[in-house]
Amino acid sequence: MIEIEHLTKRYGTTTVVDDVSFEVDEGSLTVVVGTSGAGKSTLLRMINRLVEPSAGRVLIDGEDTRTIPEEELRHRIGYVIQGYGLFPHRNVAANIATVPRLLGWDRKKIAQRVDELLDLFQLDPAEFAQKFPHELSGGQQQRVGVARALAARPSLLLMDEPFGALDAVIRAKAQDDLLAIQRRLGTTIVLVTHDMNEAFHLGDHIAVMDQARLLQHATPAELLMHPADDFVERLVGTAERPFRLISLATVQDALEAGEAAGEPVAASDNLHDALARLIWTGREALPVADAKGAIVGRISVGGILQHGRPHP
Ligand SMILES: Nc1ncnc2c1ncn2[C@@H]1O[C@H](COP(=O)(O)OP(=O)(O)OP(=O)(O)O)[C@@H](O)[C@H]1O
Repeated sequence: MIEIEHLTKRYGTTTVVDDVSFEVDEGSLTVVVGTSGAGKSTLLRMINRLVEPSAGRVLIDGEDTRTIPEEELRHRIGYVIQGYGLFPHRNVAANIATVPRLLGWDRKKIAQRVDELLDLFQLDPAEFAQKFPHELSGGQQQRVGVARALAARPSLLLMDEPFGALDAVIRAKAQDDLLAIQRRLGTTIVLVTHDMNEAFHLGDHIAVMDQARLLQHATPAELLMHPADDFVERLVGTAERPFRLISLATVQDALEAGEAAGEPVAASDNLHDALARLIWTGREALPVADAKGAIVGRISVGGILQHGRPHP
């Protein structure tokens, strides 16, 4: 668990992060959102002490980061930035191997780990290991950046606008890949973005910052139902609320008994995608299939609408 306690950063008389506290559960993903200049990046960099806090502290599994030597801290905390920061004169394998090498892993173990990560990120080792960053697409560079940050199995991964440079299609794929990898590896992640869609798609918790202060730290559903103030409400997007709410629930959550005609939707799909299918096919209801393809019931427009408004 990561405990952020009263973190504060001042530059001269200006406070850019003001008394921010929240906790990040093991294996969860917290998204920090807010307007430009709110202090998101500074907050993130205080977690791995790239920026030294003026006050407050960070505990990782109960251990105060000030008691951990900086070098060790950087090895234990992966860090991914926009632009990925890959070393241009090192090939993909050498880039991914950076921290394991610094930690003195033997060559065989490093080679195994590099291949394992390339596989995980769907980059064929035979094709990609020897390539240099300039020979990769933006999406491929992004994956190598994340693979490098995960190489030494860090207990925490910090990501600052990691998908900022990607176009919309690649970005959506990169977000889904990150969620899949996080589920598989159980990595604890803190990610900074100014994209609310990204925040709602990825976050188990969302921390909203404005003008150096943390306005609200809550689950996506809490943020939608009970925004702490007008600023949070506007940021969440009043008109978007029902659509964001139904994106958070799955077809399984609104499953009804009975039959329907048409192509089945998957029980694991979110209700937003299911509603889109219903509208597109002009149907009131569609059958629902489980992971094995067996029909388990149906989903209806009326059933979905129940999930798009506050519960009494
Ligand atoms: N080294 C520094 N010296 C002085 N001021 C700084 C320094 N680093 C950041 N700031 C100021 O702190 C404030 C917060 O910056 P920060 O980069 O943390 O914001 P942000 O929320 O990440 O913004 P963005 O979304 O635009 O990246 C800004 O006003 C910035 O100018």
